[in-house]
Amino acid sequence: MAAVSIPSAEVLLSKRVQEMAVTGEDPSGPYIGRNEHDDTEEVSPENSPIPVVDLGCSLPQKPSSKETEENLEKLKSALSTWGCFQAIGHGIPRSFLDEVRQVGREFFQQPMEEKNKYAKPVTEFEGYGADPAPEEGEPLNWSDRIFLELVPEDRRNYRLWPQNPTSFKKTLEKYTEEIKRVTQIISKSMAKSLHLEENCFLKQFGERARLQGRFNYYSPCKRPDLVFGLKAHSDGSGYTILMHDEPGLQILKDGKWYTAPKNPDALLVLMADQMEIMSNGIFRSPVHRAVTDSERDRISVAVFYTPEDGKEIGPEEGLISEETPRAYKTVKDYAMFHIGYYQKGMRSIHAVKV
Ligand SMILES: O=C(O)CCC(=O)C(=O)O
Ligand SMILES: [Fe+2]
Repeated sequence: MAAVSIPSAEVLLSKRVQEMAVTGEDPSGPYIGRNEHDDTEEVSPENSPIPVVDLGCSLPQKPSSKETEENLEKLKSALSTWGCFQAIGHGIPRSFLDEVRQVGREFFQQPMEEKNKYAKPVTEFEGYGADPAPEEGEPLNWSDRIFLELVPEDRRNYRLWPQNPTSFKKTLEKYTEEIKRVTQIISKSMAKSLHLEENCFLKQFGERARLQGRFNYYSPCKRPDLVFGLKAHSDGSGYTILMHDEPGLQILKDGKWYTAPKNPDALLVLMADQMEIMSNGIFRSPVHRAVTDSERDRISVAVFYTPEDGKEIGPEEGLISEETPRAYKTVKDYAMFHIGYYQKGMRSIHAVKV
């Protein structure tokens, strides 16, 4: 009897998960990444204790007050325990966040023929499709995504930016401006929360710091117990600003997976490995993953904020002392290094510890 051959990851990745979901295919082969024996506790979004921090208290024009001090303390505590927080008071109206989520949804709702105008080769990163094939044995994600360079503007590849929906380009350009403004507030607030000079992180990120956008589309899956929408990882950026329209993101803390709530007004700010390095390990880069649902689809929009290419970054000098010695080496182009480890299902942060 001929053996049943499982298509290779490359073959599978040339087809979109959304197509498989529409035709009612069960996940198979390399998509099976979840183990039914994994009984790590999952905490539902209704009980989510992910801290909420009001960035409005840290706006540049606001004079320092007791309220600001308390808020900075809250920020530091959130980042050193959870490695993330739900940001409110960021100044982006909910109606505009809805618009960004909506153009993302409308893009994925279009026929394959339209979306494929922005398709990338399997091995590339930028464009519409799936991430490049991981190392053998690593699961594939039950999701499709479109990944686009946003800042510096001269890195934008507009040929890969959807022309439909027609408002996609304008909406994403405006969202990029808003996120750029928010990264200034967050980077300064984080520095102040550690009693450092407020521009120190911005200086490390550099003048040509990067913003990259990733719209993730999670199709429903008949067997959510067998797949991950996005397998467990930490991000290789400095930090990531994320929003979504349904629960599905889970953050690992103290051995439990906490599901982030829907919170349509909030931006979820997740520390990534390079902020863990710059903060000398005070801030945590949390492991997170996305799970799927048997009925519901989901959109998430992640913007990765990353130090400029070729720039050395490392722990802030002001955080190094005899009691708190340097914990990480100086690194350069860490995000690239991180991808290699991600493809093997490993964390790269351990490789840069002193
Ligand atoms: O969909 C999500 O909520 C998670 C996305 C994510 O972790 C990523 O794009 O790196
Ligand atoms: Fe992530």
